[in-house]
Amino acid sequence: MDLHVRYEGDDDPEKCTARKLSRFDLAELHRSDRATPYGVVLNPHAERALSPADREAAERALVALDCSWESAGEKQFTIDGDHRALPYLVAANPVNFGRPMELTTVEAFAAALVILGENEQAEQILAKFTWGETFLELNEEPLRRYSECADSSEVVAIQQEYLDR
Ligand SMILES: C[S@@+](CC[C@H](N)C(=O)[O-])C[C@H]1O[C@@H](n2cnc3c(N)ncnc32)[C@H](O)[C@@H]1O
Repeated sequence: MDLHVRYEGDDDPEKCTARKLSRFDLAELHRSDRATPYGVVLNPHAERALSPADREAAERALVALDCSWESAGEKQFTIDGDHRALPYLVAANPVNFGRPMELTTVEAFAAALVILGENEQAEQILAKFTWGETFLELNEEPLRRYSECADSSEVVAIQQEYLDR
């Protein structure tokens, strides 16, 4: 699956996971919305949760917006595409370890890839980060269950179980 990043460039370039993926040719960076291909956009503010039903659309492109969390408000997500939020998962990166929902770009891509059935590619991109494997370990059960859902409403029902715990 082709990974594309609308790259804002307002975060620490040394820690930016999207830049690292691009250095290894694992994702392509785009400096404007117009240059970013149409596809499934990973957007934490989206109304609909990502599910295996989005696979066909994501085959065109899987897109993330790499910017700082301070500037990642709803209005920032102006990219054209099918916007989807990831369901409940926890971060493994050192900045937000253990916190739900605020994932780095590589974690968001990896989660989406597992939900869409592309486990090998998820492992491949996470392998570039020392904490990458931990992300899959921490989220093994929810990711497996989300990937077995038929659609977004099933994903949301499973997410509710984790939120109620
Ligand atoms: C705000 S940026 C921060 C990136 C960070 N600077 C880095 O180096 O990875 C993270 C991006 O990953 C995606 N993302 C993260 N958490 C998400 C979630 N819960 N649902 C959907 N997309 C998410 C979004 O595209 C979001 O803009």
